Amino acid sequence: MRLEVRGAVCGYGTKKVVKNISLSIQSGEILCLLGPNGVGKTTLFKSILGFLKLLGGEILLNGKNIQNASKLQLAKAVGYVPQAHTPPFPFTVLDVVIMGRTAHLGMFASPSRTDKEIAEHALETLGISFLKDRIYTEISGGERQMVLIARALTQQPEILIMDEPTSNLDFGNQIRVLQQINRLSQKGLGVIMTSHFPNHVFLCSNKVALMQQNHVFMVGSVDEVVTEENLKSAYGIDVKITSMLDTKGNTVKTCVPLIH
Ligand SMILES: Nc1ncnc2c1ncn2[C@@H]1O[C@H](COP(=O)(O)OP(=O)(O)OP(=O)(O)O)[C@@H](O)[C@H]1O
Repeated sequence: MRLEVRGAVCGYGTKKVVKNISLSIQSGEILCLLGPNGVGKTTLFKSILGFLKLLGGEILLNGKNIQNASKLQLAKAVGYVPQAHTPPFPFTVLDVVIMGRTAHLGMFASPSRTDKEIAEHALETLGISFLKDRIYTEISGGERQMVLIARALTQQPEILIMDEPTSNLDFGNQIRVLQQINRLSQKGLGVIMTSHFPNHVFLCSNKVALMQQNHVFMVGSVDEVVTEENLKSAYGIDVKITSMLDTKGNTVKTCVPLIH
């Protein structure tokens, strides 16, 4: 599966929030979208998901314009993991995960045994089967984030869009979620995610897109895009990028913000 955004202009009504966005992602790739608050990352996601009508350009799935796809077809191909939230009703974790099957159910149909098995398999894949009978409103923010990823996996999408999948997570859970994202991409899933931490790009991305004010947009490899100069331009702070060897002798890059 290949998702391609060509010259997209996205926004609300006549208000253009982002302009001339072009990027592509295919199965097994992880693209991380970086950029300061309010620059338009979520707006771009809403457009890719078909929630917002494009103001210009086009978005193609396997070469076909998504504007010609039904919401159902789009939901089957592209999954979405929103930021963790607390729903008003105390569903069990398994019920929340089964909700990911909605796109596959007929109107008024109840989830089948197969839908339940798919949901249980998603919980297993993420190593959180032990949460299955817990009440979603009573688990931690990190656990909720994992449950939302499981819910998106039951949709069996080929591309997964994740809006700040590590927000609200502690240091350890952030890295565990990134590890899961790496594993999912190794199994063939294409992932587009946002993060507010450039270091996350070094841990789990093949490609990076950097959105800046005044419609400046760049996309490329991690080394091309995540540079001291580009981070200073995007976030307005001085940053040093250094390299070190991990325990296996692999080079790992890290980005350190400087305070004057
Ligand atoms: N429903 C809406 N109607 C009009 N303008 C909106 C709407 N939602 C967001 N915006 C505006 O669009 C711009 C981009 O917002 P968006 O949420 O896409 O940014 P973001 O990069 O995801 O930010 P953050 O990193 O803070 O989550 C902002 O100026 C915001 O005020």
